[in-house]
Amino acid sequence: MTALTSPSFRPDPLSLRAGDGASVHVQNLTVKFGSNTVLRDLTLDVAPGERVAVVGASGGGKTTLLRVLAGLTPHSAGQVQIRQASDEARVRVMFQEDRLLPWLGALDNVTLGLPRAERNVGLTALTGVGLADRASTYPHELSGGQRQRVALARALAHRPALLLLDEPFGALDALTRASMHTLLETLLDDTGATTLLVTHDLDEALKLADRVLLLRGGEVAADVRPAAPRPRDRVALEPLRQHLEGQLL
Ligand SMILES: Nc1ncnc2c1ncn2[C@@H]1O[C@H](COP(=O)(O)OP(=O)(O)OP(=O)(O)O)[C@@H](O)[C@H]1O
Repeated sequence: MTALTSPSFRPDPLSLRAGDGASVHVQNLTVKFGSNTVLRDLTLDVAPGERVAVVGASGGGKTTLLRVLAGLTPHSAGQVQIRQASDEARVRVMFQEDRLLPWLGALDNVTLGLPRAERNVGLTALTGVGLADRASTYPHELSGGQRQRVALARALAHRPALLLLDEPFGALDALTRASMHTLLETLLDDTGATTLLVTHDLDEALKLADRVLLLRGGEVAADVRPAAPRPRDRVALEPLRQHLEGQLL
Protein backbone atom coordinates (compact mmCIF):
# COMPACT_ATOMS: atom_id res chain seq x y z
CA MET A 1 0.00 0.00 0.00
CA THR A 2 1.46 3.36 -0.97
CA ALA A 3 1.03 6.53 1.03
CA LEU A 4 -0.69 8.13 -1.96
CA THR A 5 -3.63 5.76 -1.92
CA SER A 6 -4.23 5.69 1.83
CA PRO A 7 -7.60 7.28 2.71
CA SER A 8 -6.02 9.76 5.12
CA PHE A 9 -3.68 11.13 2.45
CA ARG A 10 -4.41 14.72 1.44
CA PRO A 11 -2.12 15.93 -1.32
CA ASP A 12 -0.66 19.35 -0.87
CA PRO A 13 -2.52 21.34 -3.52
CA LEU A 14 0.52 23.53 -4.10
CA SER A 15 2.94 20.74 -4.71
CA LEU A 16 3.65 18.55 -7.70
CA ARG A 17 6.57 17.00 -5.93
CA ALA A 18 7.16 13.36 -6.73
CA GLY A 19 9.03 12.66 -3.51
CA ASP A 20 12.37 11.23 -4.42
CA GLY A 21 12.91 10.74 -8.11
CA ALA A 22 13.32 7.14 -9.18
CA SER A 23 16.66 5.50 -9.82
CA VAL A 24 17.02 3.65 -13.09
CA HIS A 25 19.26 0.64 -13.45
CA VAL A 26 19.59 -0.93 -16.87
CA GLN A 27 22.00 -3.79 -17.32
CA ASN A 28 23.02 -5.56 -20.53
CA LEU A 29 19.74 -4.58 -22.18
CA THR A 30 19.17 -6.05 -25.62
CA VAL A 31 16.07 -5.39 -27.73
CA LYS A 32 15.50 -7.14 -31.03
CA PHE A 33 12.70 -6.81 -33.52
CA GLY A 34 13.05 -9.99 -35.54
CA SER A 35 16.61 -10.01 -36.84
CA ASN A 36 17.03 -6.27 -36.16
CA THR A 37 18.99 -5.68 -32.95
CA VAL A 38 17.95 -2.19 -31.88
CA LEU A 39 19.57 -2.02 -28.45
CA ARG A 40 22.71 -4.04 -27.85
CA ASP A 41 23.94 -4.98 -24.39
CA LEU A 42 23.20 -1.49 -23.09
CA THR A 43 24.06 -0.65 -19.49
CA LEU A 44 22.92 2.59 -17.88
CA ASP A 45 22.44 3.91 -14.36
CA VAL A 46 20.48 7.07 -13.71
CA ALA A 47 20.50 8.61 -10.24
CA PRO A 48 17.36 9.91 -8.51
CA GLY A 49 16.45 13.35 -9.82
CA GLU A 50 18.94 13.25 -12.67
CA ARG A 51 17.92 14.71 -16.05
CA VAL A 52 19.25 12.75 -18.98
CA ALA A 53 18.87 13.73 -22.61
CA VAL A 54 19.07 10.88 -25.12
CA VAL A 55 20.30 11.91 -28.57
CA GLY A 56 21.45 10.03 -31.63
CA ALA A 57 20.79 9.46 -35.29
CA SER A 58 17.35 8.45 -36.46
CA GLY A 59 16.67 4.76 -35.88
CA GLY A 60 19.34 4.56 -33.18
CA GLY A 61 16.98 3.11 -30.58
CA LYS A 62 16.13 6.21 -28.49
CA THR A 63 12.38 5.71 -28.50
CA THR A 64 12.83 1.99 -27.97
CA LEU A 65 14.87 2.67 -24.81
CA LEU A 66 12.13 4.96 -23.49
CA ARG A 67 9.41 2.46 -24.34
CA VAL A 68 11.27 -0.32 -22.54
CA LEU A 69 11.57 1.90 -19.45
CA ALA A 70 7.85 2.66 -19.69
CA GLY A 71 7.06 -1.05 -19.93
CA LEU A 72 5.57 -0.59 -23.41
CA THR A 73 8.14 -2.64 -25.32
CA PRO A 74 9.45 -5.98 -24.06
CA HIS A 75 13.19 -6.57 -24.02
CA SER A 76 14.96 -9.61 -25.35
CA ALA A 77 17.68 -9.81 -22.69
CA GLY A 78 19.06 -7.92 -19.72
CA GLN A 79 17.60 -6.23 -16.66
CA VAL A 80 15.62 -3.05 -16.09
CA GLN A 81 14.93 -1.79 -12.58
CA ILE A 82 13.15 1.42 -11.68
CA ARG A 83 13.15 2.12 -7.99
CA GLN A 84 11.98 4.84 -5.68
CA ALA A 85 13.16 4.91 -2.09
CA SER A 86 9.95 5.93 -0.38
CA ASP A 87 7.16 4.78 -2.65
CA GLU A 88 6.13 2.70 -5.62
CA ALA A 89 7.78 4.40 -8.59
CA ARG A 90 5.28 6.05 -10.90
CA VAL A 91 6.33 6.36 -14.51
CA ARG A 92 4.71 8.71 -17.02
CA VAL A 93 5.46 9.22 -20.69
CA MET A 94 4.89 12.31 -22.81
CA PHE A 95 5.04 11.96 -26.60
CA GLN A 96 5.51 14.34 -29.50
CA GLU A 97 1.77 14.16 -30.17
CA ASP A 98 -0.32 15.41 -27.27
CA ARG A 99 -2.58 12.32 -27.20
CA LEU A 100 -5.35 14.29 -25.47
CA LEU A 101 -8.89 12.96 -25.61
CA PRO A 102 -10.82 15.32 -27.92
CA TRP A 103 -14.13 14.97 -26.06
CA LEU A 104 -12.68 16.03 -22.68
CA GLY A 105 -11.81 19.54 -21.53
CA ALA A 106 -8.23 20.39 -20.49
CA LEU A 107 -8.69 19.69 -16.78
CA ASP A 108 -10.54 16.42 -17.37
CA ASN A 109 -7.73 15.35 -19.67
CA VAL A 110 -5.20 16.17 -16.94
CA THR A 111 -7.05 14.32 -14.17
CA LEU A 112 -8.02 11.29 -16.26
CA GLY A 113 -6.88 8.16 -14.47
CA LEU A 114 -6.00 9.93 -11.22
CA PRO A 115 -7.49 8.54 -8.02
CA ARG A 116 -10.36 10.75 -6.79
CA ALA A 117 -8.35 11.92 -3.76
CA GLU A 118 -5.67 13.33 -6.05
CA ARG A 119 -7.80 15.19 -8.56
CA ASN A 120 -7.02 18.59 -7.03
CA VAL A 121 -3.43 18.12 -8.21
CA GLY A 122 -4.82 18.45 -11.74
CA LEU A 123 -5.63 22.09 -11.27
CA THR A 124 -2.25 22.67 -9.65
CA ALA A 125 -0.58 21.14 -12.70
CA LEU A 126 -2.73 23.13 -15.11
CA THR A 127 -1.86 26.28 -13.16
CA GLY A 128 1.80 25.27 -13.35
CA VAL A 129 1.68 25.29 -17.16
CA GLY A 130 -0.21 28.60 -17.19
CA LEU A 131 -3.56 27.25 -18.35
CA ALA A 132 -5.75 27.40 -15.23
CA ASP A 133 -8.14 29.69 -17.09
CA ARG A 134 -8.57 27.11 -19.89
CA ALA A 135 -9.68 24.25 -17.63
CA SER A 136 -12.86 23.53 -19.57
CA THR A 137 -11.46 24.28 -23.04
CA TYR A 138 -11.43 21.33 -25.47
CA PRO A 139 -8.18 20.31 -27.21
CA HIS A 140 -9.34 21.50 -30.65
CA GLU A 141 -9.82 25.00 -29.19
CA LEU A 142 -6.18 25.12 -28.03
CA SER A 143 -3.01 25.87 -29.99
CA GLY A 144 -0.39 23.15 -30.53
CA GLY A 145 1.78 24.65 -27.80
CA GLN A 146 -1.13 24.87 -25.39
CA ARG A 147 -2.04 21.24 -26.07
CA GLN A 148 1.51 20.17 -25.28
CA ARG A 149 1.29 22.18 -22.05
CA VAL A 150 -1.88 20.27 -21.14
CA ALA A 151 -0.07 17.01 -21.99
CA LEU A 152 2.81 18.08 -19.73
CA ALA A 153 0.36 18.98 -16.95
CA ARG A 154 -1.24 15.55 -17.34
CA ALA A 155 2.12 13.84 -16.97
CA LEU A 156 3.07 15.94 -13.94
CA ALA A 157 -0.31 15.62 -12.21
CA HIS A 158 0.47 11.94 -11.73
CA ARG A 159 3.56 13.05 -9.85
CA PRO A 160 5.84 10.61 -11.63
CA ALA A 161 9.07 9.54 -10.03
CA LEU A 162 10.30 8.92 -13.57
CA LEU A 163 9.24 11.19 -16.41
CA LEU A 164 9.92 9.98 -19.95
CA LEU A 165 9.71 12.64 -22.64
CA ASP A 166 9.84 11.51 -26.28
CA GLU A 167 10.49 14.51 -28.53
CA PRO A 168 7.85 16.43 -26.56
CA PHE A 169 8.50 19.73 -28.30
CA GLY A 170 9.50 18.40 -31.73
CA ALA A 171 6.32 19.61 -33.43
CA LEU A 172 6.40 23.13 -31.96
CA ASP A 173 7.78 26.29 -33.55
CA ALA A 174 11.09 27.60 -32.23
CA LEU A 175 9.63 30.36 -30.04
CA THR A 176 7.03 28.13 -28.42
CA ARG A 177 9.69 25.47 -27.91
CA ALA A 178 11.95 27.96 -26.14
CA SER A 179 9.16 28.96 -23.76
CA MET A 180 8.40 25.27 -23.13
CA HIS A 181 12.05 24.74 -22.18
CA THR A 182 11.83 27.44 -19.55
CA LEU A 183 8.54 26.06 -18.27
CA LEU A 184 9.84 22.50 -18.14
CA GLU A 185 12.96 23.53 -16.23
CA THR A 186 10.88 25.30 -13.60
CA LEU A 187 8.43 22.42 -13.27
CA LEU A 188 11.18 19.82 -13.05
CA ASP A 189 12.82 21.84 -10.28
CA ASP A 190 9.45 21.63 -8.47
CA THR A 191 8.82 17.94 -9.00
CA GLY A 192 12.23 16.37 -8.44
CA ALA A 193 11.35 13.65 -10.98
CA THR A 194 14.11 11.72 -12.67
CA THR A 195 13.79 12.61 -16.35
CA LEU A 196 14.80 11.04 -19.65
CA LEU A 197 14.30 13.30 -22.64
CA VAL A 198 14.64 11.96 -26.17
CA THR A 199 15.43 14.77 -28.57
CA HIS A 200 16.93 15.46 -31.99
CA ASP A 201 17.86 18.92 -30.82
CA LEU A 202 21.37 19.08 -29.31
CA ASP A 203 20.78 22.59 -28.02
CA GLU A 204 17.67 21.39 -26.21
CA ALA A 205 19.64 18.48 -24.75
CA LEU A 206 22.47 20.69 -23.53
CA LYS A 207 20.12 23.30 -22.15
CA LEU A 208 17.86 21.00 -20.15
CA ALA A 209 19.89 17.96 -19.17
CA ASP A 210 22.51 17.19 -16.51
CA ARG A 211 23.78 14.46 -18.75
CA VAL A 212 23.65 13.72 -22.45
CA LEU A 213 23.65 10.15 -23.70
CA LEU A 214 24.40 9.55 -27.34
CA LEU A 215 23.06 6.28 -28.77
CA ARG A 216 24.61 4.81 -31.86
CA GLY A 217 24.03 1.36 -33.28
CA GLY A 218 22.06 0.46 -30.18
CA GLU A 219 24.97 1.24 -27.87
CA VAL A 220 25.98 4.21 -25.72
CA ALA A 221 28.53 6.04 -27.87
CA ALA A 222 28.95 9.00 -25.50
CA ASP A 223 27.82 9.89 -22.00
CA VAL A 224 28.72 13.46 -21.07
CA ARG A 225 27.76 15.96 -18.39
CA PRO A 226 27.70 19.62 -19.39
CA ALA A 227 29.81 21.26 -16.70
CA ALA A 228 28.10 24.66 -16.85
CA PRO A 229 25.41 25.39 -14.26
CA ARG A 230 21.82 26.04 -15.37
CA PRO A 231 20.56 28.28 -16.91
CA ARG A 232 23.20 27.47 -19.48
CA ASP A 233 25.08 29.86 -21.63
CA ARG A 234 25.06 28.70 -25.26
CA VAL A 235 28.51 30.07 -25.96
CA ALA A 236 30.07 28.12 -23.09
CA LEU A 237 28.48 24.93 -24.39
CA GLU A 238 29.62 25.34 -27.98
CA PRO A 239 32.72 23.06 -27.80
CA LEU A 240 30.68 20.25 -26.24
CA ARG A 241 27.92 20.76 -28.78
CA GLN A 242 30.41 20.48 -31.64
CA HIS A 243 31.96 17.39 -30.10
CA LEU A 244 28.55 15.67 -29.88
CA GLU A 245 27.51 16.88 -33.30
CA GLY A 246 30.65 15.29 -34.75
CA GLN A 247 29.62 11.95 -33.28
CA LEU A 248 26.06 12.23 -34.54
CA LEU A 249 27.11 12.30 -38.17
N1 LIG B 1 7.54 -2.18 -32.97
C1 LIG B 1 8.56 -2.30 -33.80
N2 LIG B 1 8.65 -3.34 -34.64
C2 LIG B 1 9.71 -3.49 -35.48
N3 LIG B 1 10.74 -2.63 -35.55
C3 LIG B 1 10.71 -1.57 -34.73
C4 LIG B 1 9.62 -1.34 -33.81
N4 LIG B 1 9.87 -0.19 -33.12
C5 LIG B 1 11.06 0.26 -33.58
N5 LIG B 1 11.55 -0.55 -34.53
C6 LIG B 1 12.83 -0.38 -35.25
O1 LIG B 1 13.82 -0.14 -34.27
C7 LIG B 1 14.79 0.81 -34.73
C8 LIG B 1 14.93 1.92 -33.71
O2 LIG B 1 13.73 2.67 -33.65
P1 LIG B 1 13.54 3.82 -32.58
O3 LIG B 1 12.20 4.40 -32.82
O4 LIG B 1 13.86 3.33 -31.23
O5 LIG B 1 14.70 4.84 -33.03
P2 LIG B 1 14.90 6.36 -32.67
O6 LIG B 1 16.34 6.52 -32.33
O7 LIG B 1 13.92 6.80 -31.64
O8 LIG B 1 14.58 7.02 -34.07
P3 LIG B 1 13.99 8.48 -34.44
O9 LIG B 1 15.05 9.45 -34.03
O10 LIG B 1 13.84 8.40 -35.93
O11 LIG B 1 12.70 8.64 -33.72
C9 LIG B 1 14.32 1.24 -36.10
O12 LIG B 1 15.04 0.51 -37.04
C10 LIG B 1 12.85 0.84 -36.13
O13 LIG B 1 12.44 0.53 -37.42
